[in-house]
Amino acid sequence: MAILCSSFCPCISTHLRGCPVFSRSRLTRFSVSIKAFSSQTSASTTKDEAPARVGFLGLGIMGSPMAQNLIKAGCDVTIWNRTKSKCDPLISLGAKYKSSPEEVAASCDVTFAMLADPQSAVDVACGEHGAANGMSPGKGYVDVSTVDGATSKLINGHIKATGALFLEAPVSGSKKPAEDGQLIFLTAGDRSLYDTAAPFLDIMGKSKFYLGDVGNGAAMKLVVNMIMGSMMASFSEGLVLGEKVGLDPGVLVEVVSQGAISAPMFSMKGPSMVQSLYPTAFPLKHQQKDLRLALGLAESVSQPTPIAAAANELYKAAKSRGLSDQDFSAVIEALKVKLQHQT
Ligand SMILES: NC(=O)C1=CN([C@@H]2O[C@H](COP(=O)(O)OP(=O)(O)OC[C@H]3O[C@@H](n4cnc5c(N)ncnc54)[C@H](OP(=O)(O)O)[C@@H]3O)[C@@H](O)[C@H]2O)C=CC1
Ligand SMILES: O=CCCC(=O)O
Repeated sequence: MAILCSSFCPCISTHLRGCPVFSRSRLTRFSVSIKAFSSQTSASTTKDEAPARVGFLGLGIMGSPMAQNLIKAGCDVTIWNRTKSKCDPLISLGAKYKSSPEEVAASCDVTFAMLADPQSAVDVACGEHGAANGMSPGKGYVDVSTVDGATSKLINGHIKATGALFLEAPVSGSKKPAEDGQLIFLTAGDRSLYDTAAPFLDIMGKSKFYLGDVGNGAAMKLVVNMIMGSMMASFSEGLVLGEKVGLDPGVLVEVVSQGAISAPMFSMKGPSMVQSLYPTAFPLKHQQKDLRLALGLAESVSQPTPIAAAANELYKAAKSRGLSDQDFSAVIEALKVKLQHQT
């Protein structure tokens, strides 16, 4: 598996109005390297080179700030979202709007998609008026949604059949890193599209990994989120048990944050969890989706994952308690309910 990590390039981060470093003629020449991009300056852009046109489909918690960062960097951005009203703030910032994924893809050089789950990613890419209908040779489709490898390969097939290029690029990092342009991209697919899309990934993220064939990015993302979901379930158990035996949960969070098991996630989410507050950054329904997909991945290679399987049951219980749209840290509520039944 080929792995490449390229960290944030200050040259690329220079947010120049009109994005002169990302010219359309360069985008359609899919052999451009990261080095070539990063060494270009606005002075090297000739008059006949129009700015690259970037599409963005799916403007939820993650897609909106990601697209916003592209607009603020001066890119020529065209957007679409199923619920049109979510486009309005970005249109105010200068984005163009098209009424279908197909129209966005037809009018853009590179189109990004940030959809909820496998079904919506397939619908938007391959459905009626989906992006694939607007793709053609010289264009690229970058799916940054979290899906399983089979879904990613299905979308890859539809996009490649048009002569366009495909890259899967799910992200690590949540709402705040998306707002701050600090995401981590886990990419796989057409290497030349990776090179072409790199300047845009560098606007939205702090690092990027190229992992080889389509499916490897999805697998990396699912393994990472499987670990995360289990960690949050375990942390929740500790908080609930600690409180039940009379420990101050605030002190417990502090002790955890100073020791070997400290993690930014515990320090960031712990204080609000102690107050039973779950402001949504990563919706619980998406964490359960990722555990479900990770368990499918494990099943496909007969790998036992008993801890993730137990965690998944807890997230399912939380969903059935109406917590789907709360932050995934609300999984702790499923444990509180269980304890009440036991006493
Ligand atoms: N939130 C987070 O911290 C992170 C999330 N992710 C992943 O990124 C993806 C997006 O997450 P997030 O932004 O949080 O999710 P949201 O639920 O906020 O947004 C989901 C997006 O998908 C769209 N959508 C849902 N169903 C359909 C459909 N059937 N057809 C067309 N569009 C649809 C929604 O449109 P509409 O507005 O109309 O509902 C919305 O634009 C998910 O795969 C998630 O797992 C990855 C890293 C972090
Ligand atoms: O998929 C969501 C990941 C959230 C995070 O990495 O903080």
